[in-house]
Amino acid sequence: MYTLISATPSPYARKVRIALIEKGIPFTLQTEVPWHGTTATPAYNPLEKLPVLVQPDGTGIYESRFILEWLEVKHPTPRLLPDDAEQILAARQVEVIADGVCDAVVLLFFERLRQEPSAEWIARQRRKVEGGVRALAERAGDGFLVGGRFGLADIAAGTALRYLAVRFPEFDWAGQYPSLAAMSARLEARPSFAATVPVPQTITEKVV
Ligand SMILES: N[C@@H](CCC(=O)N[C@@H](CS(=O)(=O)O)C(=O)NCC(=O)O)C(=O)O
Repeated sequence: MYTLISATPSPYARKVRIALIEKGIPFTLQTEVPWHGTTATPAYNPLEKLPVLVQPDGTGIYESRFILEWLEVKHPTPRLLPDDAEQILAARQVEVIADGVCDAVVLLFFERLRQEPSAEWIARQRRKVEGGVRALAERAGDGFLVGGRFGLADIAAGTALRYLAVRFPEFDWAGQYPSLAAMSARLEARPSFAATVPVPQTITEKVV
């Protein structure tokens, strides 16, 4: 059986958890604080990040986008990518935007932990979050994001949006983009989303 090394707030790990549940793949969840010295990530990932999908033989698959690609190859049904090549590219573009929003939120979060946070750096990350959410809003309609069925784009966009509530609650994206808020609510109603709602974690070791 697979083991997924995860963290309670992680949007990247949530993408993988949702994909595993949607595909009906059993797995053991190993929840960690990747910022603590006790994390297992270095044993599987030279980049020392989670999520890591640990195979029964102990091999670690890492980087959420690659884990999702790997799952699509190893467990192709139900398919989480569109059938059409252009639509696959569109879904991956959404994942790039969604992951980029999460990346900026992580940088924002840790900048705020510094003794003297840089206002310029925070402003730069906020712009990236706001720009990325705007790009998602431009794609949101009254159904799934790409190809008329649930898939990678919805997983990536949905996890990024819900992550904002955990780490960047002052950004009222739902009020600014009602279509995006409605899409998020539809996705969060899915059992795979309901089973993986992100919550903050307490980091007790000095990180920055
Ligand atoms: N691009 C990576 C990002 C993963 C990532 O940043 N993980 C964080 C945890 S979380 O932000 O997702 O909660 C981590 O392990 N950070 C530890 C470190 O960067 O040393 C992915 O998509 O998997």
